Amino acid sequence: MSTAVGVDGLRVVRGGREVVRDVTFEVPRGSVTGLLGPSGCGKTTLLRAVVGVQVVASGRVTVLGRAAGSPELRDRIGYSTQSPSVYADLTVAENLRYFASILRAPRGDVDRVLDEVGLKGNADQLVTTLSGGEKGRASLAVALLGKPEVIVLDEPTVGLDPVLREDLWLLFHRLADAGAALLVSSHVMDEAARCDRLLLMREGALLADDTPDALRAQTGTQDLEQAFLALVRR
Ligand SMILES: Nc1ncnc2c1ncn2[C@@H]1O[C@H](COP(=O)(O)OP(=O)(O)OP(=O)(O)O)[C@@H](O)[C@H]1O
Repeated sequence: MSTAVGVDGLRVVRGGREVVRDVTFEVPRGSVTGLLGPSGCGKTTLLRAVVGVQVVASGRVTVLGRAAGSPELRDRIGYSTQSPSVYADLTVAENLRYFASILRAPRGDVDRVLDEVGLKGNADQLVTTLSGGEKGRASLAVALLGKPEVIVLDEPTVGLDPVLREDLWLLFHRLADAGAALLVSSHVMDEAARCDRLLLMREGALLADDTPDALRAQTGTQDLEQAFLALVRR
């Protein structure tokens, strides 16, 4: 499997504090890599560095062979932030048509992504009237426009019911099966088992970078939450 994202010796300082500490990992194409860790451990900061919107103190981040943030990557990488980034005074479809034109995505893409995130029935609804979970999915739909090769999702399943969460994880794996590299953050350990690979983070550093099975075997536990705790105790 070839590498889509390479992070090497990354350090980020925010508010005078080192919040990402010498982090090195790779994200392969065609798979879902989960970034798991407690609130405030640095997940969002790390994702921001991958999409190239974070000032870094040192280290290197490469996406599809180019430095993170290179203009050529703009329509090859999809990023959904933790707080919805869609216009409240436009409908869902208007938002998507607007972003599709910026990304030069094909027209049919709007219907495709609406279907993928399960918002077909809300296409003509103003974003301001959507529920929190629906807003999040509208934001996710924007990130999927134009079939990006690298998809970075910051806590995409927060606030969703179990059925929708299941649907989204199935979608993530379909996108990976079609060749995309997905990097998905979550602080809910029960989502860890759904990932092909896991990056476990704590206090700015990576505790582990492995498959769920390997982590269970390595820590002698069946439960990934227990595996995480075992790694912390070491
Ligand atoms: N603009 C900022 N200025 C100073 N410190 C910041 C800034 N943004 C984030 N931090 C700090 O950096 C650390 C990492 O934050 P980050 O948002 O990356 O964590 P996270 O793991 O994504 O958390 P959560 O799961 O709660 O979203 C936190 O301690 C946070 O307080």
